[in-house]
Amino acid sequence: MDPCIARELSKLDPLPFRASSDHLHHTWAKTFFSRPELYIRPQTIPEIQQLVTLARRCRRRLVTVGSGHSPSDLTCTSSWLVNLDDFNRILQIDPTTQLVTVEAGIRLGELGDRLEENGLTLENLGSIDSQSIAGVIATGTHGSSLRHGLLSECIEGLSLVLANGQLVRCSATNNPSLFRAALVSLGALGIIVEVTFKARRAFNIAWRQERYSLAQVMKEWSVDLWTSHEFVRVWWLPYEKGAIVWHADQTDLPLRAPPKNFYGEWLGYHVYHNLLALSSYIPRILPWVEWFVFGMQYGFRPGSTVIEAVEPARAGLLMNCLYSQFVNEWALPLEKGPEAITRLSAWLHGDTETARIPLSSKDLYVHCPVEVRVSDSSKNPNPRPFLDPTCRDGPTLYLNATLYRPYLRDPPCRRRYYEAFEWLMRDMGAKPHWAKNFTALGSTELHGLYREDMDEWMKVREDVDPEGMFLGEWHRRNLPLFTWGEKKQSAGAAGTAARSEEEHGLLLPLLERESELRQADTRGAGDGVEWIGDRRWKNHEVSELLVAEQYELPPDHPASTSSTASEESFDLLAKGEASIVFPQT
Ligand SMILES: Cc1cc2nc3c(=O)[nH]c(=O)nc-3n(C[C@H](O)[C@H](O)[C@H](O)COP(=O)(O)OP(=O)(O)OC[C@H]3O[C@@H](n4cnc5c(N)ncnc54)[C@H](O)[C@@H]3O)c2cc1C
Ligand SMILES: O=C1O[C@H](CO)C(O)=C1O
Repeated sequence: MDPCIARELSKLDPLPFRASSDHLHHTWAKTFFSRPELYIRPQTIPEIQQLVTLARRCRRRLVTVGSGHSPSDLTCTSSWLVNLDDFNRILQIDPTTQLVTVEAGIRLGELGDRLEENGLTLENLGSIDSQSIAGVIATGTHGSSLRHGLLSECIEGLSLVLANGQLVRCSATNNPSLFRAALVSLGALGIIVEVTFKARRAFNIAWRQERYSLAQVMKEWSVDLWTSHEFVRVWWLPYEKGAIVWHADQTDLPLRAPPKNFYGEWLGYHVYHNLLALSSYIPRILPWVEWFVFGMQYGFRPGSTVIEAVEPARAGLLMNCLYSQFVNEWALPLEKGPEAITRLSAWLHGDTETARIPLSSKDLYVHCPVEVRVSDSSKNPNPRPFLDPTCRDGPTLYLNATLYRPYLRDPPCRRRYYEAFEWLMRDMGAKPHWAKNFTALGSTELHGLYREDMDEWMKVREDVDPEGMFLGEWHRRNLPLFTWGEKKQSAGAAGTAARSEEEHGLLLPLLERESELRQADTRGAGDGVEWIGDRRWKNHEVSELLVAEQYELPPDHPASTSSTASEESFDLLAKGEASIVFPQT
C-alpha cells in the first residue's frame, strides 16, 4: 500500500477499511475495463465516512459503482472504486404508508424480493432489475409508461456522504436544491448511502405482445398506442418496416406463464448470437437476420402470433437483454416520434431526401431493434431533478439504438450508424440518456440543452465537492466544469483562463483525467477498452500546494494543508446552505 495511505489510515479511528488492490472493474457489457488502485466495500456509514476522509487526505478521486450497468466509462477509475454491495439492508418498511428506507447498495431484484414479502413492489421498472437503487437514480433510469416518469420519481428522501465525510439528508422540503441535484447525480455529488421511497401495493400485470407493421404503429401513434395501457413498449424492426408492440395493465386475473416455444429461449438465443457474429463479416445478411429471428419468435406477419401472460409486475415488466451491447438512447417530445422514425428509416433505406441526414448509409447494415419507449414526468408533483432529460411540459419519447457486441466484438456499423443517429437526435433537439454510449455532444452543447438547470446542478455540485473528488474524465467531457459561473466570468468568453488553470490542476485538483485508452489485455475482454486515469496523486506534495493556492490561504495558515482546509470549510457547509466558507486568519 502507498505509504501515504498507511500513514493517514493510522491517524483515523480503528474502523475496518475493506479494501483490495487487485480488482479488475468492467461494465456489465464489458465495453470498458479499469484497474482501481483500491476497491473498497464498506459495510457501515462510519466506514464510508472514514474512507472519504482518507481519500481526501491522500488526494484520491472516489468513484462509486453500483452494478456497473452503465455501458460508458462513467464508472472507470485508476483511483479508488467504492462499491456498496455489502451496504444493502432494508432499514424500514411501513406497509401502511408504503414508505421504505434502504441502504443504497441494494439491487432492485433483491429489493423486489423483500418488498414482496411485505405485499409491496416498485411502481415501475426498466428492462432489468440488476441495478443498484443508487445507480438507477444517478443516471435517470426509466421504464416505458406514460403514467410514470423516471424510476426515481418515487424517491422521498436521500442521505449522502459528502467529500468532507459528513452525512447530509435531503428531500423536497429539506435542502431541496441538493435533493434535485442528487436525483440525477451522475455519481458526482458524493456517496448516496440511504434512500427513502414510496412503494406500491404488489400487483400483477396481464401483458400481450404482437407484431405490428410500422404503418400501423404510426397510425395509432397519436391515437391510443401509448395511452390505452399502463405500460407500453415498442421494438422497431427497421428493415422489416415492422414492430413488436408489448403492453401491460394491472389485473386480478390468475397468474399464467408465457407460452413455451421450441425456438424461444435457448435455441433462439444461440442462433441469434451466431448470426450476429456472422454479420460482422457479412453485414448485408442483417436484414435477413431481422426477418428470420423476429419471425421465428413473434410470427412473420402482423397479428399472426399473439403472446400473452399474467405475471407479478416485478417479473413481467422485465425483458431478456441478451448479449453485450452498445446502447445509444435519447429523449425527445413524444409528438416528434413519427418524424424521427420516418427520417431514420429513410436513411437506413437510402432515401436521403426524406432522411435529411448529411451522412451516407451506403452499404451500411445495422442491428435491431430500435427500442421505442415513453415516460411522462410532467405531472409528477415531486421536485424535478435538475438533470432530468425528459420533457418538462409533456410526454417523452425515448429512442434507443441498440447494437449488440456478439462474443464481445464491436460491430463494424457502429461509428457510422451512431454518427447518423446522433446527428438526427441533435437535429431534433433530443437529450441523451446519461448512462449510455453517446459521443457527439460536448459540454457546451449539453449545457445548451439544460441551461439554468445545469447551472443550478453545477452550483450545488461545486458547493458539496469543491475539489472534484467525485469527478472524472466522463464529467469533464460532458459538463462545463471549467467554463461556467464565476470561472467563466474570470476567464473571459472563451474560457481560456479557466482551461489553463485546469491544465495546472488549480481548479478541481482531485478530478481524474484520462491518460490512456487502450485495448483491454485481459483474457476474454474481446474488443473492450481499458481506461487508465492520470494518477495525479503521485505528485502528492504538489497537489497539496495547489490546494492551498486555490483557496488563497497563506502558506503558513493552519488550514493551508489540503485536509484541514477541506474539513473546516465542510463543517460549515454541511450545517448551512451550501456555500463554501473558509476559516478566518
Ligand atoms: C442490460 C441493461 C438494461 C438496461 N435497461 C435500462 C432501462 O430499461 N431503462 C433505463 O433507463 N436504463 C437502462 N439501463 C441503464 C441502467 O439502468 C443505468 O446504467 C443504471 O445507472 C445502472 O445502475 P448501476 O447500479 O449499474 O449503476 P452504475 O452503472 O454502476 O453507476 C451509474 C452511476 O451511478 C453512480 N452511483 C452508483 N451508486 C452510487 C452511490 N451509492 N452513490 C452515488 N452515486 C452512485 C455511479 O458513480 C455512476 O455515476 C440498462 C442497462 C443495461 C446494461
Ligand atoms: O440499456 C438498455 O439495454 C436494454 C436493451 O437491450 C434496455 O432496454 C436498455 O435501456
